[in-house]
Amino acid sequence: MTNAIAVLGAGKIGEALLSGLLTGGRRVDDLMFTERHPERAAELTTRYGFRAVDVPTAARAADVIVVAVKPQDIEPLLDDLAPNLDRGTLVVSLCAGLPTALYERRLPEGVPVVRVMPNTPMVVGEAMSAISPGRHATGDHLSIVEELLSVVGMVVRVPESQQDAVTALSGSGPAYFFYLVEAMIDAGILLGLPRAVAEKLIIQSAVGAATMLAKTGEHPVTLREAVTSPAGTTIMAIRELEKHGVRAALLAAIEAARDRSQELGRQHEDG
Ligand SMILES: NC(=O)C1=CN([C@@H]2O[C@H](COP(=O)(O)OP(=O)(O)OC[C@H]3O[C@@H](n4cnc5c(N)ncnc54)[C@H](OP(=O)(O)O)[C@@H]3O)[C@@H](O)[C@H]2O)C=CC1
Ligand SMILES: O=C(O)[C@@H]1CCC=N1
Repeated sequence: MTNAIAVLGAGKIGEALLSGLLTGGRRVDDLMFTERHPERAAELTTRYGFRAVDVPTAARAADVIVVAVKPQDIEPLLDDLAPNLDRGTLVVSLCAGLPTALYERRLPEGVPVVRVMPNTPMVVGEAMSAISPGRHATGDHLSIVEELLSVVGMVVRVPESQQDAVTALSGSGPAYFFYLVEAMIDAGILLGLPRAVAEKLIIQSAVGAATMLAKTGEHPVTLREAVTSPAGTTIMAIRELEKHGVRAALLAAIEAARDRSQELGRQHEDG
């Protein structure tokens, strides 16, 4: 088991990872982070006991460095990290779009890099994370990352060439489900239900549907057909969804997210 882990940029995803590792049995003394704002650092130290450090300390003390800043903030962070990093330290990037080649160009020769696309259900131990090795990452490095992330959800290995698509599907995916739930609650309001009732009905329906998908092994089409009675209510709703192009909208939306992930990577091609 790796010992010390440092998260550079403890925002939403960084905090979710650190708190999940703590819950999963990691020693608090082995978990550290860097943050831009002292108030945010103090908040995390008070809430969990994690140690706030600077980049040189993180680079010296950690076996695994997890980069969790926004892709737009990567350049100054790599400037700080490069002169301090030991070539044996494993670097794990959670950043959308950023290729392992960017890290390999900017960090000491031979540093192993693993690219990960997680998602926010990490907060409740239900993340979906996809991991890909960079040029110097071995099977052992992938196993280390798998072990780390399996504490906060499921992990799959994918070739790095698929990471932009993964980002569009599961990285952003929770947002699409939240959007759908939000719209369905609005529909309840339109039909005159109290908001609290509409919320309860839709959230439990979402939990039930997700659990059926995860546990029955049935295809989503089979599950949907089981709800759709001849000349019943559901088919009337499905006709409207098709008429309004919801399926085509999802295809276009996810393609746009994939394109944006590729673009974020290209923005750092010369870095
Ligand atoms: N949110 C999500 O659903 C997912 C996000 N990701 C990826 O994870 C990464 C983080 O996303 P998210 O957690 O949402 O973003 P956040 O903005 O919540 O977290 C990033 C944090 O890093 C801080 N920061 C920025 N630069 C530095 C620096 N040089 N040193 C220390 N801290 C710094 C930011 O401070 P400040 O507030 O000042 O900006 C912020 O607190 C992104 O690259 C994103 O693509 C991946 C999968 C899902
Ligand atoms: O919207 C984003 O860019 C990040 C990456 C995946 C989910 N959130």
